[in-house]
Amino acid sequence: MTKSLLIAWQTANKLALVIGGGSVAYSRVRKLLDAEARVRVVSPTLEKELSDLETEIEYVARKFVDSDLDDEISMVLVAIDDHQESSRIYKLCKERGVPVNVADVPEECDFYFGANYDDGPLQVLVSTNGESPGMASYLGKYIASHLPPHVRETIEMFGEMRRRLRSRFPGPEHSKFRMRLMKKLTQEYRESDPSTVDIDGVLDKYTTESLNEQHPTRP
Ligand SMILES: C[C@@]1(CC(=O)O)c2cc3[nH]c(cc4nc(cc5[nH]c(cc(n2)[C@H]1CCC(=O)O)[C@@](C)(CC(=O)O)[C@@H]5CCC(=O)O)C(CC(=O)O)=C4CCC(=O)O)c(CCC(=O)O)c3CC(=O)O
Ligand SMILES: NC(=O)C1=CN([C@@H]2O[C@H](COP(=O)(O)OP(=O)(O)OC[C@H]3O[C@@H](n4cnc5c(N)ncnc54)[C@H](O)[C@@H]3O)[C@@H](O)[C@H]2O)C=CC1
Repeated sequence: MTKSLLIAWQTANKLALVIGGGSVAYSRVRKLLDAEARVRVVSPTLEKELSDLETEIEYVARKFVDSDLDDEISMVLVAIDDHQESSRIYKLCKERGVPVNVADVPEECDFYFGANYDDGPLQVLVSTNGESPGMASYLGKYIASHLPPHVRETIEMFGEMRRRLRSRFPGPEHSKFRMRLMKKLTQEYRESDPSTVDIDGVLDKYTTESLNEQHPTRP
């Protein structure tokens, strides 16, 4: 088992090529659309759930051909029931330096999918790095049911607080101050009910306190 680097890949408006039209392809397409990617599906057949998404994807109704890799493609996801062809596509992607995931061959994946939980800006991914996808699925649900209350609203509240702080103290010269303050405020309010937090009131109080700490007035 080799570890992965877990990073949050920004796929909005980037073109992803999905090869295959079965249930595995469908689960890939759903995740890609959620991440606002442009999705092109190449497959002679589409299962029902995927054909229901036809208005949201570009569908090419045939088998994969090598020239499908000619466009500027940010990633290729292979989900077909033909192992030899999967491996051949994998090698083509490697020649062209395109990141690729081959659903049925872990050794031929530049990246793995994981079990995801999403709630607004919060995204959780669980990976067992190919060891037990079934356990990844179970743990994703387990973690989702053990998150703190109103976590989404709390994250959104801090997002708003950061934006307002930034508009009060814009520019890189205030970066250290903003970071110090947000660190303190996150610790202070992360377990509060976000609907009771008056963002501007909090900023008024803490910015005054912090500025006084920085430049203490003489007695
Ligand atoms: C390597 C990887 C490559 C990749 O797909 O990126 C891969 C490979 C393979 N999976 C297989 C089987 C199953 N996959 C699932 C489910 C999921 N598989 C996912 C990811 C991954 N699967 C990557 C590693 C992720 C990791 O380890 O953390 C999830 C997490 C995400 C997703 O697919 O989007 C999604 C759950 C999503 C959710 O529920 O939230 C289930 C359970 C189920 O269907 O309920 C089973 C049956 C139970 C079992 O085997 O555990 C087989 C066939 C093995 C055989 O032939 O016996 C292979 C090929 C092989 O291993 O050779
Ligand atoms: N990573 C994972 O989590 C899992 C991976 N798998 C593997 O993923 C693969 C796909 O699984 P399913 O979606 O259930 O398969 P499926 O058999 O339902 O669908 C295969 C699809 O690929 C299309 N196809 C076949 N050859 C093609 C080609 N040359 N070019 C374009 N499209 C082609 C078919 O028309 C069909 O739409 C299988 O190899 C399976 O072993 C299966 C379960 C879980």
